[in-house]
Amino acid sequence: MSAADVITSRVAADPTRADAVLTATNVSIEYLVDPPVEAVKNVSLTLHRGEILGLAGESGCGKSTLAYGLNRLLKPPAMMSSGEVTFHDRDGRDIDVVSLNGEGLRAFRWDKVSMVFQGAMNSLNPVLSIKAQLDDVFRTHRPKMRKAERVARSRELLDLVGVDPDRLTSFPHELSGGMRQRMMIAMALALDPQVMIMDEPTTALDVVVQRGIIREIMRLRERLGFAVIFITHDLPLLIEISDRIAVMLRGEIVELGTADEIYRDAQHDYTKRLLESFPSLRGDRGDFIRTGAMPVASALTTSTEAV
Ligand SMILES: Nc1ncnc2c1ncn2[C@@H]1O[C@H](COP(=O)(O)OP(=O)(O)OP(=O)(O)O)[C@@H](O)[C@H]1O
Repeated sequence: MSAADVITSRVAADPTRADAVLTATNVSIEYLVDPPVEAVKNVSLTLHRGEILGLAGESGCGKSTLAYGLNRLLKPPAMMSSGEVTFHDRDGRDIDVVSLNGEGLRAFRWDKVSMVFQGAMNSLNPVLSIKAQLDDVFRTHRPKMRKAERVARSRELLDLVGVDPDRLTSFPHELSGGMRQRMMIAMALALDPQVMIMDEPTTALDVVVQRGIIREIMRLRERLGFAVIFITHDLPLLIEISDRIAVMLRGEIVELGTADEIYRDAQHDYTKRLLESFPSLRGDRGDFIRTGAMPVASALTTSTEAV
């Protein structure tokens, strides 16, 4: 990616210029256990088209619960006790996510907003080939697609995520952890979603593989224009890749700003403490992933097939 591309992408993702794709207003989520846990408290945020919004905060602060709530994936005992979530479709329609059910909800998930979660690579079906699993997504959501189109699109998706399309006929156990996670990203991309929620998508992988995959996600975002909510406790990574970062503490968003604001001028004490807890936070953000300036170890992963 050239420096010009980086500048263009930052302008495109500038929240003051871009339209909203997902808006959450006063969302509260509880776990109805004894005593009840208020996991998300009165959270409001707007995700803009094409932007990467990082969600940071220590373990247990409510990041995953919020993400599941935004995509209507909460299961009992979790319950959204109040709030609104609106998806602003690219065709101009607003979808009230909270009131979706049945067919409407099924069509919304994966199609409009898809999710890649921690350890997702282990949720591939072990007895089906990658081809069969991708085919399943298309047959369910795009019933009019012909077989040849489904295969062509599946090959294209593998290529997009940096995996040799000939791997389509592989079974999950024949693939490395990194490749399986790339397959999950391919599946999440299959229906051309406008938002991808990524909950610790690379945490289970080693650092070099993580870097390769994150860079791939950044490239895909540039190319396909989806917005990302990227959840991780890895604040240095978020500073590098995000347009804006929301910091969560005990279920609340306590600070929200551009990555530069968070890095250079954090306001909330908790954000400052979080920054201080990463001694590795040095130098200009974005050197590595945004500009493609790669340390030698990471460069190795792009010279061969994805690991
Ligand atoms: N099934 C459950 N029943 C009761 N409480 C739960 C349940 N799942 C999560 N919680 C509680 O909700 C709060 C938020 O949890 P959540 O998993 O959303 O946090 P998180 O920030 O994503 O943490 P992590 O980074 O460890 O995944 C925590 O206090 C957690 O203990």
